[in-house]
Order: sequence, then structure tokens, then C-alpha cells
Amino acid sequence: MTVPYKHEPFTNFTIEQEAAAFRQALAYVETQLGQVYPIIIGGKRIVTEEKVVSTNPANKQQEVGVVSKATKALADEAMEAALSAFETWKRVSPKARADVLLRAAAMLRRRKHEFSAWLVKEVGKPWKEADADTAEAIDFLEYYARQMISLAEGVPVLSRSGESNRFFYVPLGVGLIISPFNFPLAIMAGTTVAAIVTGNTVILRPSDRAPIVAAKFVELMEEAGLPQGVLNYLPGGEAEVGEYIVEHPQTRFISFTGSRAVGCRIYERAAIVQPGQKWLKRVIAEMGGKDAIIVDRDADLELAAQSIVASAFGFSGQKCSACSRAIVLEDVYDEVLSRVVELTKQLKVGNPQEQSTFMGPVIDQVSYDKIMSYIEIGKQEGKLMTGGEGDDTTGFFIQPTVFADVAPTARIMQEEIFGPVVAFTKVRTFDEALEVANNTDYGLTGAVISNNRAHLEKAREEFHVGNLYFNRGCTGAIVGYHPFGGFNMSGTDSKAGGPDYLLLHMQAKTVSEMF
Ligand SMILES: NC(=O)c1ccc[n+]([C@@H]2O[C@H](COP(=O)([O-])OP(=O)(O)OC[C@H]3O[C@@H](n4cnc5c(N)ncnc54)[C@H](O)[C@@H]3O)[C@@H](O)[C@H]2O)c1
Ligand SMILES: N[C@@H](CCC=O)C(=O)O
Repeated sequence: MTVPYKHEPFTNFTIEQEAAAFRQALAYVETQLGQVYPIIIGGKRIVTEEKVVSTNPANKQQEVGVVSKATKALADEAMEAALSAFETWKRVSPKARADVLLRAAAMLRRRKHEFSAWLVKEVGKPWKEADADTAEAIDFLEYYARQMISLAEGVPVLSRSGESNRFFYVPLGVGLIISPFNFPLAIMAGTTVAAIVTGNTVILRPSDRAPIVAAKFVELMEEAGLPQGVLNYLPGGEAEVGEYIVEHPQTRFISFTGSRAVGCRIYERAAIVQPGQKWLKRVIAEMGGKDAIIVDRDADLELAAQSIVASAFGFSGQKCSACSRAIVLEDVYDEVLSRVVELTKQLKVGNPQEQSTFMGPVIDQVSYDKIMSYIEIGKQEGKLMTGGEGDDTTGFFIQPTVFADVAPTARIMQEEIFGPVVAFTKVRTFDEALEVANNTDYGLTGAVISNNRAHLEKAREEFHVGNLYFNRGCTGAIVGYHPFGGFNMSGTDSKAGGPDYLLLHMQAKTVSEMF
């Protein structure tokens, strides 16, 4: 028997012992930088000529590590390895598969600060954000392991006299996992182990902007006892190799997390039935957001301001759940806006290695340039209240930026910026607030800060997002507590860390026997 699932607590860094342990982990990781990590196919280590260098976004001169770049030929090899491992892995009992995850969770918990320190280095997460990312990865391992155990026997169905009917789940086959840079441990690990614990084998394509954390996780899964070929690590080669596997006739499913543009392209490519293909590929796509916080006239305005700031600027706004729109009732608009500006000015932007840093860099030059260009657009579309500056001399630092008086149809109110930028818009009524909130192509997260029960109930029905929060911010979903995933162009309506997530990786079989 396993103990019931409970989410991993966050580290309290105000305890000096914890802070010291984290500093020690950072110092250790510093000694490990710059190493070369091979591709792993069927347990075999392969180093290719062409490489991808992962650098620290807070200090672009610093190499975090180097990975080999995949090729189409290696993609074929990975497919063969995964297909061959599938023949044995699918027959391993669900309980034994779950045990590998539980062991990995225990090992990751013991090395929690070390993994978080890699996140600080590779993607510039400040301490608390890195700690939450690692905690979430542990949660996915623990939660999906238990869920698989409970699904092992299938679900009871009715039988008539003289008949015995059974309904149970079988794995799909080889899955392609494509993960984003922004939760390079939690999302990469969660999507990978959901596919594995359900009996599938996978080819993992981590983001080229965070391949080292993924390499460390793959090593950990091997140490936890995962058989060779079940998890094949194939970094590098971005679109070309990724699309090649998407289109491969033996790919059975694709679990993608990333931007809308790439998700839509994958969805489209996967729909084409290739010669020799025997199934329709399943695509799980978790995509972008344009998330809003509504502030009602009867609301705790300090809570509103704190929620907007934390949700807009946590990890430099590089969360699909980030608050990029504040929709505020006119009666309280000025007060909320001025408090948000005041709080924003107090945020410390700097090297995420420092404990006191609230906001580190954005991920790379491409992101930096894109966000800065949106800031220029914002200057035309609204009133710049604070921020607006960037500095990319050492790393990719952008000041947290607030725009006021932006029209709901403005580009910065419609397009995902994925950076530390929030736009305020003023509305007259709560109904208008809901209309503005729903007026994007996305539908991922949203929050309402209100003391008005009728308004909250109305939002419960009409605010069309996958994750709706009342009287709190719109980021920070916890596995098993806030199943996560969005509507419309935010994805395929799946819910990571939710009770039905594993079913997306299996097919149900009915067996009926007559006596
Ligand atoms: N809904 C969610 O749960 C969720 C979670 C995290 C991030 N996101 C979204 O992800 C985006 C940020 O992450 P990102 O910048 O890494 O996204 P991205 O779309 O640029 O990349 C995601 C992954 O796709 C790969 N890729 C890129 N082009 C490809 C192609 N043509 N074929 C196959 N693979 C390809 C990348 O290498 C990367 O591994 C944001 O839009 C954010 O909202 C969504
Ligand atoms: N699950 C995370 C967001 C993941 C996307 O970037 C949250 O709830 O904030």
C-alpha cells in the first residue's frame, strides 16, 4: 500500500539551514557546468558531431552544458528502440511501472535542491520558482504512480446472466514527448512519466533551451530502474527532427507542450495518415494563454494588486498561466493600478542565484527581442506606468512593465507576449469584464477578485477558461488539486495532474465472455 498522495511542500528559505543547503547545491552545480551529454537510445550513449550549447540566460557567457544534436537517422533508431522496448514494457504490471515512478520521486526528493539549482542556471529561475518546479515534478511522479495503480484493473461495467464483461485500459505504443523551456523539469517529467507509467515507450524531445535538466532527469529515471529503450532522450535538431517524428508512421501519439503556433503545426502534421500507418495519431497539446485577472468593485484591493503582480511577473511572466491582462472595474481602477505600480517598483530584478531576487532574466535573445518589441507596441497602445526598459549586455533582463488604459482589442491584450508585461483595461460593469476576459482566442487561466457572491457564480459559469481561480492569482496550479489545461487555442482540453489525464495515453478494451 502506498500512502495517500499529498503535494510536495515548498522549501521555506527563511530557515537558514534550508537557504544554506540551497547555496551549497548551487555551488555544487557550478562545478558541474559545461559537460557534454549524449543522446540516449535504447540505453546506448551517442555523441554526434553537431552540438547544442545550453547557456545561462542570466550570464550568456556561461555554458551550462552541451548536448548532441539529433538527426533523422537517429530519430529512426530511437523509434526502433522504443518499438522494441514497447513489446516488453507494455507487459510489465502497472504496479511495477508505478513503482519505478515512486522510486524516482524519492530519489528526486533527496536531490531536490540540486535539480532546482540546475533550473536556476539553465533557465534563470529564482530560488522559489525553481523549488516549485522541482516540487511539481515530484508531484507528477507521485500522483501518476497512484493513478495508474487505481486504473490497473480497469473500470467495472455491467454483465448479464451467463456473461462476464470486462473493461480495461491498454497502452497505445510509442509516444513523442515535446516539452517547453519554461517548466523544463516539471512539464518535461510530467508528460514523460504519464506516457511511461501507462505502458507506452517514448522519445523525449526537450526544449533546445533547456536540454540539460532533461538529461539529468533521464539519468535519474534510469537509476530508478526504468528499462532501456522505454525513455529515449533525443535533444537538438528542433523543428526538422521534431516534425520528422511527428510524421513518422509508427508514432502513435504526441504529447506536446509549447506555443500555439508550434502546437497547431504539430496537430496539422499529425493528422496526415502516412503510408503504412495503421492508426489515427492522438495529439495532446497544451498551448499558450492570454490570461486575465478581473477586479470587481467590491473586492479586497490589496489582494487584487498582490495577485496581479505575483501572477504577471513570477518567472518574468514566462508562464502560460501568467496574468497579462488586468480587467478592473472603473470605480477601483485607479487605486488598483497605482498599488500595482507601487508593488512592481519594489520588485528586485537580477541574478536568480541571489536569494533576494524576485525576477531573473528571460530565456534568450529571441525572447528578449520579441518582448522588447511588444513593449514598443504597448507604448503606442497604452500608457507606460513603470518598466519598459531592458538590458541584454550580460543576460536577458527586462524590467517588469505595466501599461494602463489599453483597449481590449489592442495587440498587447490579444497576443501572448510571454514576458513581464501586464496591460490594464477599465470596464464599467462586471458583465463587461467577463466579455473582455473571454475576448481572446485562448482560454487557459483566469482569476476574479471579488466579494460579490453573485458575480463569482456568474464567472463560474461564464468565464471560459480551463483553470479559474477566485480571490487568488492565476498561476501556481498544484498537481492533483488544480488539474491544469485550457480551452480554445490553449490546447486540446486535457488536464495535466488531473484524474483523467492518464486515460489520454491509453485505449480502452472491452472483453465479453459467454459462459
Ligand atoms: N498550456 C500549458 O500547459 C503550457 C505550459 C507551458 C508552456 N506553455 C506554452 O509554451 C510556450 C513557451 O514555451 P516554448 O517557447 O518552449 O514553446 P515552443 O513552441 O517554442 O517550443 C516548444 C517545444 O517544441 C519544439 N518545437 C519547436 N518547433 C517545432 C516543430 N516544428 N516541430 C516539433 N517540435 C518543435 C521546441 O524545441 C520545444 O521543445 C508558451 O506559448 C506557453 O504558453 C503552455
Ligand atoms: N502550471 C503552471 C503553468 C504552466 C505553464 O507555463 C501554473 O499553474 O502556473
